[in-house]
Amino acid sequence: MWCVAPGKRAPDMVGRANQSLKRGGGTAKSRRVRRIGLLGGSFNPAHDGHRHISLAAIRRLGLDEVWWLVSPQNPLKPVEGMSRFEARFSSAKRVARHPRIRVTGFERDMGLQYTADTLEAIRVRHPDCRFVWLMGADNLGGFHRWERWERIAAAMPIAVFARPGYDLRALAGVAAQRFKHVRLPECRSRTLVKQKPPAWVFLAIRRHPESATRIRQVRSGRKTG
Ligand SMILES: Nc1ncnc2c1ncn2[C@@H]1O[C@H](COP(=O)(O)OP(=O)(O)OP(=O)(O)O)[C@@H](O)[C@H]1O
Ligand SMILES: O=C(O)c1ccc[n+]([C@@H]2O[C@H](COP(=O)([O-])O)[C@@H](O)[C@H]2O)c1
Repeated sequence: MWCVAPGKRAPDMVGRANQSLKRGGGTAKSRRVRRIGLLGGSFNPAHDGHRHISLAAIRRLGLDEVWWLVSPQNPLKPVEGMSRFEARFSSAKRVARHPRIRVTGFERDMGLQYTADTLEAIRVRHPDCRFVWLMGADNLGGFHRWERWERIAAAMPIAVFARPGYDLRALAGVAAQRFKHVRLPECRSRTLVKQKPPAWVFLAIRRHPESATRIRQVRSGRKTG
């Protein structure tokens, strides 16, 4: 598994993927495909809401691991107010604290910014894994503004997590409507990882109120107050 620390260049990813394919001793047939959830985020900073949806994803989707992809810069968010990558990466490492959550700088190390490109690169480098894209309901609401969003939906199944204040609008939004015919009922969420994309599920998990915006507001209030 790659997990590149900030400041270091990514090692030869294909070589690594090949190495991990060789590990374990079993025959290619006997090795089980790993099921991985990908949580892309600004993590400006990371917080317990990220951890909450990651653990829910492991449990509800039957995943082996969740990989946090710390974004160098969300193309739709202003650069102003975005902390340095290293600070956001460190906050993610501090918050993750779980053996099945990995924090990665994949996009920064590969020089990628758009999710469509990231998913393509990850799938090429990890042919031994099945992936699910994870996101909160707020991101589903604006998903149709992402670069090549329909390609993203065609690349891997998507799990959307309930978030206070966003669910109804997201489910009535452009992306949810465009793909309503391939929405799985929640009771089939464990089969999502095996579905041929496009396929998605909305998970009405216990809603977690935390947001990075709130944390930044509290911090800036402390500085000025
Ligand atoms: N409390 C939460 N409940 C559900 N999903 C969440 C929650 N917090 C973050 N997410 C999801 O995690 C991913 C990364 O989120 P991000 O790092 O942007 O945090 P954020 O709290 O949404 O940040 P900001 O307030 O700066 O927009 C996104 O898909 C987002 O929807
Ligand atoms: O590719 C895009 O056009 C795009 C537009 C908006 C957001 N994203 C990705 O969505 C993920 C969540 O972003 P954020 O800032 O809400 O945490 C993160 O991986 C971003 O790179 C991607």
